[in-house]
Amino acid sequence: MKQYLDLCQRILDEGVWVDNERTGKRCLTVINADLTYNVGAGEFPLVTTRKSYWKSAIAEILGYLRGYDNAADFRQLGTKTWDANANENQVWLNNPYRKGEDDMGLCYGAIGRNFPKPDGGSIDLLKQIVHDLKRGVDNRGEILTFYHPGAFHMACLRPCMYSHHFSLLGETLYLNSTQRSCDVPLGLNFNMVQVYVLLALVAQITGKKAGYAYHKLVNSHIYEDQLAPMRDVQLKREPFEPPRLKINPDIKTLEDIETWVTMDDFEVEGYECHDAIQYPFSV
Ligand SMILES: Nc1nc(=O)c2c([nH]1)NC[C@@H]1CN(c3ccc(C(=O)N[C@@H](CCC(=O)O)C(=O)O)cc3)CN21
Ligand SMILES: O=c1ccn([C@H]2C[C@H](O)[C@@H](COP(=O)(O)O)O2)c(=O)[nH]1
Repeated sequence: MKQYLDLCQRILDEGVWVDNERTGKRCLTVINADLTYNVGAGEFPLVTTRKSYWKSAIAEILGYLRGYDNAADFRQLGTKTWDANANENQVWLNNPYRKGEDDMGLCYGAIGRNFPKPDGGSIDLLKQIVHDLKRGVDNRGEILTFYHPGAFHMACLRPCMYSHHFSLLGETLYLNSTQRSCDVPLGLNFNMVQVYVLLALVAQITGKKAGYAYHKLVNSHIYEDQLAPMRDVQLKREPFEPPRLKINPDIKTLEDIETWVTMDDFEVEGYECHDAIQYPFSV
């Protein structure tokens, strides 16, 4: 939590105003931040200085792992966070590749679970990684990437947290996740939870011990209309002790994740937080 608040404060202190063409808004921006989560010790990075919708965050990452490309599937899992990008951005609504209501196009898991090969066919990156890690193999390239510039014109948005690189040291599993663009008041709240859960879940289904997750942010920003509540409300609050996340131990395989897992398989214990803050969302 301290890492998060320090980054917010750093943006206020050192941030530079940058115009963003896609959203038509200005963002106070810093470049490069590194966050670390001790997943092995159960240090769940849930924001406590406002109410954080952790179920929504976990539903998102679960949808990516399943390869979903449709906001309706995300809603069924428990999050509405893709509704606006799928249905309210005029550039995407005009895109001939959009397959209709709720379609997100070729992004996130739709790429990572079905990565197109130049010589034909595709690769399921996640399946390959899980297969390797389960046998104790780390080929130094166990990378789940959602980044495919050749598909950007067929998606509602480019992936923000676009690469997840797993590593084994003995029986301990590590994760390095990279994010190119970060909406600190809204997106990062979710992304910290997602990096933690991704390492915890993949460790669980491969029979490894979770170690550290390292989360790199390249462009971190606060949109101009989010600045006042961040500066005058959220950063004035004292954080509470972090809560704990419990994951159903019956989740044992990738197939479990793909088929029966729901938000009921996740529980947060001891979550004490300040009141909700509604930050404006830029589509
Ligand atoms: N501008 C922008 N910021 C983002 O963080 C973001 C995007 N766009 N587009 C793609 C996804 C969608 N994500 C989202 C979308 C909405 C919320 C949001 O509205 N959060 C509220 C309420 C959440 C809820 O009720 O479930 C929050 O207070 O956290 C968060 C992340 C993260 N991503
Ligand atoms: O997981 C996510 C997804 C999106 N974001 C934010 C970062 C930016 O504010 C927008 C994406 O806009 P681009 O113009 O494509 O950079 O969404 C996030 O923080 N986390």
